Amino acid sequence: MQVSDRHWSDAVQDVVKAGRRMDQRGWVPATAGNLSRRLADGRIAITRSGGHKGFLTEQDVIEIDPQGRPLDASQKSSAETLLHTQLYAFDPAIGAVLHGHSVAATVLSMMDPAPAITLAGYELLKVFERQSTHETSIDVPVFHNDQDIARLAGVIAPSLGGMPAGYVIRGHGVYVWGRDMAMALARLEGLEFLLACELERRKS
Ligand SMILES: CSC[C@@H](O)[C@@H](O)C(=O)COP(=O)(O)O
Ligand SMILES: [Zn+2]
Repeated sequence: MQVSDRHWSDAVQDVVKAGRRMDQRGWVPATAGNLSRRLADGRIAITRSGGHKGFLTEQDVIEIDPQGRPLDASQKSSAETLLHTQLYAFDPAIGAVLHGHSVAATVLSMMDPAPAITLAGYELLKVFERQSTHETSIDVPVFHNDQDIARLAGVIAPSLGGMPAGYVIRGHGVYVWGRDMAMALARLEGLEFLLACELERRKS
């Protein structure tokens, strides 16, 4: 990054602010979660591995290439970098990717062994692309957790085309994306709200 690179600084600020927002909502406990933003020129700003995502500084956001290699080899990007670069490679329109560990995503995905969480009848489904009514349903795929991220990415890959609301990793958290950070945050907020509703509904 060049010192006076405004586009880079804007991307870093997007990541720092989104981390704070996710922390305020309780979605990035301890050192959980990771966030990234792709610039128009293709550079990717992503969180450094470890550290609290609610207290990010500019130095905690580092540059990687589309293959996920840090520009500065001495820096370690998120352990789940590949899940971000996989999405960017899949769809050139994606400009931001968010990953959080909410209670709702964690508990719901462990309560039910089904390969997807079905969200139906909710007004807020309209936050997702191509949804114009509550009279619909969306399947949020649930993938088994795996510490081998390359293997996990391989399992996720065939489903990438059909996930309007993102996906859940069982007992772990959600991945959500959007054309920019505002859109990714709106979708994350929508999905988390619906997962929380679904958890309440299934408990009662
Ligand atoms: C606190 S354990 C969470 C990690 O294993 C991982 O899932 C995570 O979300 C954060 O990893 P990170 O390498 O900081 O991006
Ligand atoms: Zn995680």
